[in-house]
Amino acid sequence: MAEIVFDHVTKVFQEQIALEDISFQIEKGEFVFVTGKSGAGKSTLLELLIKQQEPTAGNVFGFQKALGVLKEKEIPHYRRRLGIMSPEIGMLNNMTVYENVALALYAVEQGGKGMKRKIMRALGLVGIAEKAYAYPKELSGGEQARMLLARAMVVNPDVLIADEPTANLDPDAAWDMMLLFNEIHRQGKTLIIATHARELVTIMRKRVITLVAGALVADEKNAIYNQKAMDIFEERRVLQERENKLEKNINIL
Ligand SMILES: Nc1ncnc2c1ncn2[C@@H]1O[C@H](COP(=O)(O)OP(=O)(O)OP(=O)(O)O)[C@@H](O)[C@H]1O
Repeated sequence: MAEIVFDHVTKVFQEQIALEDISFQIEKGEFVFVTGKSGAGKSTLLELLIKQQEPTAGNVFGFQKALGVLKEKEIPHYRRRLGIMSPEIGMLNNMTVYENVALALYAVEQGGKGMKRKIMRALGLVGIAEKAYAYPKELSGGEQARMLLARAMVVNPDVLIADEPTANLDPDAAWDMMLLFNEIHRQGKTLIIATHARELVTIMRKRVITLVAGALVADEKNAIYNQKAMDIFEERRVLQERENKLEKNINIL
């Protein structure tokens, strides 16, 4: 079985369909972009993967286990295998870079012995070891993003998950971030990156999963950014199809 599996996953918030009948598999060591315009369902997909949300229907599997049946005490062990880079896990401005990265180790109870080595290795990986004792506001935007990446990588995860990692970066810093992702990929990690940075996705030629209004409309290898995701007609088509299906179901009832 693949490392990550979404099997007919649907997520509905109140009346809002965030994801509809999504199925895909990600093998160990793959580099995958998840694209789609704002509201397409990218963050929801990542939240289901880290078990921050539960699917309304279908199953998500991580490392060959159905997340739906993980016991409460098994969840930290599962999450320990994921490195999460998300703007929602903000940085603490009154702590140094070193301390901010240390928080990720404390969160998975890996504080203590060997901690300094792990932190300096993660900061070295992203190229900001010399900033270890600086405060976030003394860093450039690109360096702050690298600090968030170091925090995701310090736990030595099997899978790196990033939600819009280049959102606030200038083009040079965004490109540097992609090169770092490539390096992490070269080290054998699995990467799942949600983004709407179309130029970067196009240059990287990785696997691209495209969401439109919560539907998976394309899943391509060595792909460029799929223009479909930005296409209003494609969105109308998905919504129309959904409406037709709904009407059919109502008629059956
Ligand atoms: N906690 C929630 N409660 C209610 N609705 C939600 C919630 N989370 C997401 N949604 C809705 O689900 C849909 C998908 O949202 P999601 O955040 O996954 O999209 P996205 O592709 O990540 O967008 P963005 O690029 O803007 O982050 C949207 O219509 C959103 O309003």
